[in-house]
Amino acid sequence: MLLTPTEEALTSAIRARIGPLPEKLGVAVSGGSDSVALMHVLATMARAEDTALAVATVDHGLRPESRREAEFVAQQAHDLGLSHQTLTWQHPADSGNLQAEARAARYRLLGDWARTQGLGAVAVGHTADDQAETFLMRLRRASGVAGLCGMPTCHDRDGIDVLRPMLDLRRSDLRDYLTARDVAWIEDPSNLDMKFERVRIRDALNALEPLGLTVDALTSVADNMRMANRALDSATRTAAASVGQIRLGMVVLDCAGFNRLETEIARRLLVSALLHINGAAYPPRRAPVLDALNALKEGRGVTLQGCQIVVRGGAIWVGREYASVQHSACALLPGEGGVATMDATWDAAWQIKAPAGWSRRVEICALGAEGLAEIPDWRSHDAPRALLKSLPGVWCDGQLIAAPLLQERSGWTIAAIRQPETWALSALSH
Ligand SMILES: Nc1ncnc2c1ncn2[C@@H]1O[C@H](COP(=O)(O)OP(=O)(O)OP(=O)(O)O)[C@@H](O)[C@H]1O
Repeated sequence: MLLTPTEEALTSAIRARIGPLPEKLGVAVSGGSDSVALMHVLATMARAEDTALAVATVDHGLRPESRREAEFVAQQAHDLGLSHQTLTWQHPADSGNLQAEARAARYRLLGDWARTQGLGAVAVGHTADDQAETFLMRLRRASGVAGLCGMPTCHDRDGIDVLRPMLDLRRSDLRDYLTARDVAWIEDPSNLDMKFERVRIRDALNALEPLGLTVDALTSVADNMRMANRALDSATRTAAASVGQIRLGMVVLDCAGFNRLETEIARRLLVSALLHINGAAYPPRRAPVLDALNALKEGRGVTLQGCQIVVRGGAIWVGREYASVQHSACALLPGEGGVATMDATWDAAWQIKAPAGWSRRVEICALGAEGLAEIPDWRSHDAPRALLKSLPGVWCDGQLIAAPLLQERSGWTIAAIRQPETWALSALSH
């Protein structure tokens, strides 16, 4: 046991994790012992700190008792003088991953609720036991350092802070606390259903405790991992600043510097480049990223998580994947930073700014060496005109527009502005 189950002990463990309560706080209460205990302790703390505390229960509608359970929580919240709302989920037909979908829907509903109520954060009732179980589940999936950190105390989920104030507390302590106060809770039958991984892991954890693989031991490893993860994150940021830059909506990594990085830092840097470009919520798995690193070292391009990564002109270019434009000499990029797939060198770039009414910047980038040779005078101010004529087309807002047509339509005059490394074409309308 980490603490004795007095309210003071629980309060100080919570305060040590999250500090003072925000002005308006939500608490997600399923009716299980952990979140019921959290609601009771937070109610006392909120009174002392003048915090407005609101309670929500998500009715997933997956078990016949779920409505009654939400009413049970509502009654307890009412007795504590707290507002309560039941959020219902219209669940889809079972896709085989209903548990994961229910969890995602729960956070979405809680986020929407928090936003409409103007809450600064939503607290959930995860305990040290949950943390140890999560650690073992990630261990089973051979996770890396980031995965073995377990759940953070605070993280942003769709713009709402999710707080886990009870990660230092044991489930048994919380149950003792509730029992001592004669407060009831609901035993969810699915917490005993061995078809769920978490339940099997919980069972295994009970068997491991006598061998010294205790909740305390596992959560301290997770804490150590969190420290190591922070150090790796910081090293990755330093590496990004020294070998990376954003150019033409793409992430560009200097090959020489990138190849000198430790594999784990290079992996993290590539993952953060991918996430920057594709905006995905989750990183790709380790194995394909490590394969991509090997390919890039050999100068081969790869496609990963909707991004195209190419090695050109001593740099690794990470951009969105677009259908290839069939032209031997040039590559066209939409404003958001796509990479065309033809063979091109990436040491020259042109930009066209769209006139009013065009929602995005159009960019044309990277004439291949052969292409440049085809336009004899490409460094002169006339070259852009010749270039535009030679292009097969320009992408804008997902539409391929033939270059001559583009000129005709807009009546642009093209002015070339020389920059140290790139050429920019400003399309001056009319
Ligand atoms: N249906 C729900 N409605 C509101 N909050 C929920 C719901 N299910 C889970 N939560 C929140 O997420 C936390 C962790 O979820 P988990 O599934 O581990 O909890 P539980 O076993 O249902 O209940 P508890 O953690 O309260 O004992 C809960 O402590 C609670 O704060």
